[in-house]
Amino acid sequence: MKKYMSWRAQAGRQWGCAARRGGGRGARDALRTDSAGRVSRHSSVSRSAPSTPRAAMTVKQYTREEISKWDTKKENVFIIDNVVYNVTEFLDEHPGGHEVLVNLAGKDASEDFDDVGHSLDAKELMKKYVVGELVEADRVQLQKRHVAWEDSKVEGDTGFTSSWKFPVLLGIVVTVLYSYLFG
Ligand code: HEM
Repeated sequence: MKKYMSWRAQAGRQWGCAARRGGGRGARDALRTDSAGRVSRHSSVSRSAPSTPRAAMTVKQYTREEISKWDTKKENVFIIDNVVYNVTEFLDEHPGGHEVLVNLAGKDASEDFDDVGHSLDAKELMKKYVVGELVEADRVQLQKRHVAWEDSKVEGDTGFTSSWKFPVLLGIVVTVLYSYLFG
């Protein structure tokens, strides 16, 4: 089903520092996904100084196969939108319950996660549990719906009704009609 997505991809959605669980530089780092679902970490310090080359750290990459073979009895790892999460320490705190997460261990939980309609707070919280991303070959394209909409919009822009000629012509017709009727 849907990818809201947005989330994030084209809007330059940012992820908090999570690969280094529990802190590190916290809010000063962000994991970012681009439209292809690639994740990179950028420092907010370099963001404020655009002339300085960004120090993008490499995020650990996993294959879908690795995730599916993970020892889920020890650790609860799953994928949401090409990003890999380890929620082992979150199981008992999850407001939606422990079981729903356990059942998704080793799987791609993107649709299940979206279907619940998690809040922005939940999406903020999940950054804490990021441990990596999928290798490029295993990623899915995010925001398909959005891209399709943009494509059709571009096509529409080349049409007569969306060009400047349409309102101008309409104005002329209305003016002529008005002066013919009331002039
Ligand atoms: C790192 C991943 C996740 C985080 C941080 C997270 C966090 C949360 C939070 C904070 C809530 C409370 C409601 C809200 O704020 O939206 C919630 C509710 C819930 N979550 Fe998750 N969640 C995660 C993954 C998942 C996944 C993969 C599923 C799979 C279906 C799921 C199912 C649910 C359900 C069923 C609820 C209860 C919704 C309700 O009572 O209306 N969650 N989650």
